[in-house]
Amino acid sequence: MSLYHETAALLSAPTTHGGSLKSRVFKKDSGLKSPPAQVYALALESCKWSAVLSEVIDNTGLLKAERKLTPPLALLLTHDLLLSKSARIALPATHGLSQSLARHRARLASELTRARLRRGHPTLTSLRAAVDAAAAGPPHPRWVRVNPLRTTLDEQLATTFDGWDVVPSVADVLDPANAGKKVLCLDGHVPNLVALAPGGGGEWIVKSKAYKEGWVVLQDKASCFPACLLDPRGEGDVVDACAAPGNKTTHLAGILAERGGEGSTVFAFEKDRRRAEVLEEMVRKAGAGEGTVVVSKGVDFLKVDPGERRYARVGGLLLDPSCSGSGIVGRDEMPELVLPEAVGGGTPVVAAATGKKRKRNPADKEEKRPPPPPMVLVDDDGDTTTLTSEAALQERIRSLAAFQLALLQHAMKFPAATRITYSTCSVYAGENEHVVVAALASDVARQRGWRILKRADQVRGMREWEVRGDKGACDGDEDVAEGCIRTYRDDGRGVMGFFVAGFVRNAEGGRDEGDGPYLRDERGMIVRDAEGIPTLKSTGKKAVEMDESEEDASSEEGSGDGDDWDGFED
Ligand SMILES: C[S@@+](CC[C@H](N)C(=O)[O-])C[C@H]1O[C@@H](n2cnc3c(N)ncnc32)[C@H](O)[C@@H]1O
Repeated sequence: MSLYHETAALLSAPTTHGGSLKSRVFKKDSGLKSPPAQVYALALESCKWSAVLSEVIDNTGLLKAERKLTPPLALLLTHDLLLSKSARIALPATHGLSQSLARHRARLASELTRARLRRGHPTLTSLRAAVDAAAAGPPHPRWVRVNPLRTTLDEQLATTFDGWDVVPSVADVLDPANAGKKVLCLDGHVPNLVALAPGGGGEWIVKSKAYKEGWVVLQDKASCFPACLLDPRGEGDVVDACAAPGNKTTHLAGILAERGGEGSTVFAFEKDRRRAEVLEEMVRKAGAGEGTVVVSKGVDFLKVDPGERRYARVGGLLLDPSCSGSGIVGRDEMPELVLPEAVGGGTPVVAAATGKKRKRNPADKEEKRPPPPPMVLVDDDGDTTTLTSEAALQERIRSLAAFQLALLQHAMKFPAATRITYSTCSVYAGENEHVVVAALASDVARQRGWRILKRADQVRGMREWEVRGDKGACDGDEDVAEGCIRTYRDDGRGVMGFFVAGFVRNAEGGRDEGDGPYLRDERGMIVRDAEGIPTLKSTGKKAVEMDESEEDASSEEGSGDGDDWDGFED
């Protein structure tokens, strides 16, 4: 079968089976004879152009004249003839398909010109840009986290981003006038985070030395929230329970390094051995030196004994478990496809990439039905689950939520823990607020005094993020809903769909009494003099001047039942 027949078959397959276009093409048993990369590029580009090309094909009457062509085949061949770099069909000129199109070349080209002018584009380049922009969806900045284990924000602004325009907000970064330009803004919620304009600069960073050397990490803003909310201050050890590929592990290690938490260890668990190798590589690249991050490869966090001696200093746990991945940007299943009309007339209709020939006929009841819900769930581990009904989707969410709740309850058992964050990149309340509410009501939470980390007690950036949890999904509890942080993709804030909530116990609000004897600035960093000597909270003087009795008193602050993580001060 030719490249065109194989690609046409792919676009004609039902959308409810097989996952995204990428997974359909690149899966091991795809059965493709043509190079998968070529099939993928042809399918994707043809889908992007399908609305324009269907109009062109219909107006030339190509399908009426060439009865052997099907609508998907006509679309793919016309794409290559008019829009590919070589402006030719990748078949010998004597091939039947080539000849079918060659007979109509002049007419197709002039119909493309008409379609372009109808859309108000003076050149094909301008139409291309519009088609690409429409396919990409609302613009999304490239988020770049500067890695304090390797460098500083100031250093990166002076080197990697030297000469870039610094604009005040994400809205400015996303301004179409800035697309492709070297424009950035410093984030106001997450320290060391920078948003780059999509296109040019955002693409360039992927190939930059800064990225290759681990000076910067490419991480969506929302995905930075859990480590920020956990807000480790170097008083004890930290667990990342579901760590691969390691964005949050390295973020935690970076925060600790900045705050003088050299004595703290990040215990990173990853159940999947293959993913754990990626985690190890990321940790190495980020410069989280040996001893700072301890990776437990192929270890199920649920099987880790919280009572084990080496976890006695664990004060905080970050839980970012597997979820439905429904909030991730760019996870759409199949691109939208508009097919030309099959012989028999009518106008093109919009469909998912089913490749089915459908007419816009008022009598056709199917036309009036809403499109089916996406039934292929690609979770954030990259696993695909095909769902055949809404009930199957609900069942999948229930099963993920049961695992997520078990993980949270397990984390609550660590003896010295006073702080936990729970996050997902799911948009479903079933994996988010409902899990939080169930965890708070659990026996372990009640016995050990776990509460929601209230908004007022959150670190400044997280407190100031205005999008909060759904009160209805929190059984009407305002404190819990306000404690939950949500992000939505495509709401203009330039982030993916995400959810995070924090849990604390002991001191009301958790931190004031629990962060050790030293004075800290608003970023949680210990205030030190020029010689690096910390300042005492109790006296406002240098720590070296502290006498024994003061030291004892301050290390007991807020220690309540002895489970707090103070006393582990560096
Ligand atoms: C959402 S991803 C974590 C992403 C990661 N936190 C980051 O920011 O790079 C979830 C990970 O948890 C792992 N996982 C799932 N269940 C686990 C368990 N019981 N114990 C440890 N790891 C688990 C999965 O293999 C997957 O790599």
